[in-house]
Amino acid sequence: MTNIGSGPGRSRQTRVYVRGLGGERPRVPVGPDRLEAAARAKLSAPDFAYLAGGAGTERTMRANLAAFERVQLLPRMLSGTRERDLSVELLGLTFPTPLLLAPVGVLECAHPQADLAVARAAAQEGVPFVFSSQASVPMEACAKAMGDSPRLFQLYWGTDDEVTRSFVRRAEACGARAIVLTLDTTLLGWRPRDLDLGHLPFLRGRGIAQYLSDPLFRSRLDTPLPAPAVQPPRTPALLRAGAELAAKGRAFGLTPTQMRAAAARFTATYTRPDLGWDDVSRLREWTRLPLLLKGILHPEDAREAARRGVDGLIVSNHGGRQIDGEVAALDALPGVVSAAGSLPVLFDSGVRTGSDVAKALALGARAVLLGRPYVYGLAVAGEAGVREVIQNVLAELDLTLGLLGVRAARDLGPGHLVPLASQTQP
Ligand SMILES: Cc1cc2nc3c(=O)[nH]c(=O)nc-3n(C[C@H](O)[C@H](O)[C@H](O)COP(=O)(O)O)c2cc1C
Ligand SMILES: O=C(O)C(=O)c1ccccc1
Repeated sequence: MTNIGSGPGRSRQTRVYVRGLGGERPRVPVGPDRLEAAARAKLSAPDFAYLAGGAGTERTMRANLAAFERVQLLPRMLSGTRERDLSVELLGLTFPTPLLLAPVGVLECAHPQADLAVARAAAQEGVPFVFSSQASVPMEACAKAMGDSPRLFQLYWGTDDEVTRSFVRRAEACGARAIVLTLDTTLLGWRPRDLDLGHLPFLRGRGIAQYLSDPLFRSRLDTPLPAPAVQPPRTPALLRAGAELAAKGRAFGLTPTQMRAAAARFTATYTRPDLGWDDVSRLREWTRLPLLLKGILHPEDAREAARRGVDGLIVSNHGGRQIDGEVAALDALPGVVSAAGSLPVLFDSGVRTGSDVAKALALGARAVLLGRPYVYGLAVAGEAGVREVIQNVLAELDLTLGLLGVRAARDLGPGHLVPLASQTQP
C-alpha cells in the first residue's frame, strides 16, 4: 500500500484508514468522549466511578477541560516540515516524545493485568511510565516487564518513614529515573461517586500491592493496631469482601489475618496531612535520584521548591479529584512556569488529545502526563488499548505541529497561541 505520509501522525492515519478499507476498526475509540463511554460500558459501576470520578460537584474536573477549550492555537502557513521532532530533554535525558503516563492507582479497576499491561504498552511505545504508590502490581514486576525503558516512581509519604524510605530504595533498585512526590493527596478528597456507592478499593485490598510486597511494611503486620472506630455490618456483602481480601493475601503469601492487618495498617498509615517542606529536604537527602514535586499550583510553592533543590515540578490538580472548585491546572501553568525559573515544569490534568499536549507545551510545559485516557484504553482493550491511545495522542500531536508550522515540539511557545486578551470566545 502507498504510504500517504511520514512521521507518526501520517503513518497512524494511513494505517487506520487503509485497514478500514477491509472493514477493520481501531480497537479503542479515537475521540476522547467515546473512549470514556466505551470504558464505562466495560466496567462495573464502582470501578468506573473510582476511575472517572472527581471531587465534589466535579467543577474542577470540568474546569480542567474548559481551560483547554479557551486556549487557542495560532498556526503559521508555509513553514511546515516533512518530519517533526517530538523529542524533549528532561532529567538530563532525551525522551523521544514529550508524553509520559501519569501515575494512576488501582489499575485493577480497569483491567486484570493492570499496571503490567500499562508497563508493557509504555515500553513498546517508548513512553515513560510513572509507577504509582497505589499500584495493583509491585514495581519490581512492572520494571522487569519494561526492560530498559524509562520508568519513574510516584511516592505517597505515609506516617511510617521507614516504609517510605523502603519504597524509595526499591524504586532505585528497580531502575526508576526519578522520584515523583505527590503533594496534593495528603488527605483523600471528597468523592461523591465513590461515597454514593460506599466503595473504596483499598479496603478490599486493591491498589496496595507496593505495600503488600514491601519487606518493611510486611514486618509490621504482626504488631496490632488499635481497633478501628467503625466496624462494617456483618452481612453477606462483608463475607464476599473478606473472601476477596483473603484471595489477595494468598497472592502475596499472607494469611487472611495478616491480610486484614495489612488493609487496616494501610488505611491507618498511608497519608500524612502534616507533610511539610522539611520533609522534601529530607527526601532530597535520602536519594540521589532526581526529585519531582507533583501537584504544584501556586507560584510561591514553585519558588520554595526551587530553593529546596528539587529537579522539577508537575503542575497538576490530580485530575480534579481532590478539591472541588480549585483552579484548572492549565490556568495555573503559566504562573508556575514563570516562578520556576530554570526548573523544568511538567503538566497534567485534562490532557485528552495531541492538540491538548501542544497547548500545554506552548504554555511552557516541558512534558505532559496522560492520565484517564490511557486508563480507559486499558479498560477497553488491555495492553493493546493503552498502545492505541498513546499512538493516537502522539499522532495528533505530530500532525498538529506540522499544521502549526512547528518543526520540533520543543519550539512551541507563546507565539503559537492567541494572546488571551485578543481571543475569540469559543
Ligand atoms: C483513578 C486515578 C487514580 C490516580 N492515582 C494516583 C496516584 O496513585 N498517584 C498520583 O500521584 N496521582 C494519581 N492520580 C492522578 C494522576 O496522576 C493525574 O494527575 C490525573 O489523572 C490527571 O488528570 P486527568 O486524568 O483528568 O488528565 C490518579 C488519577 C486517577 C484518575
Ligand atoms: O484515587 C486517587 O486519586 C489517589 O491517588 C489515592 C491515593 C491514595 C489513597 C486514596 C486515593
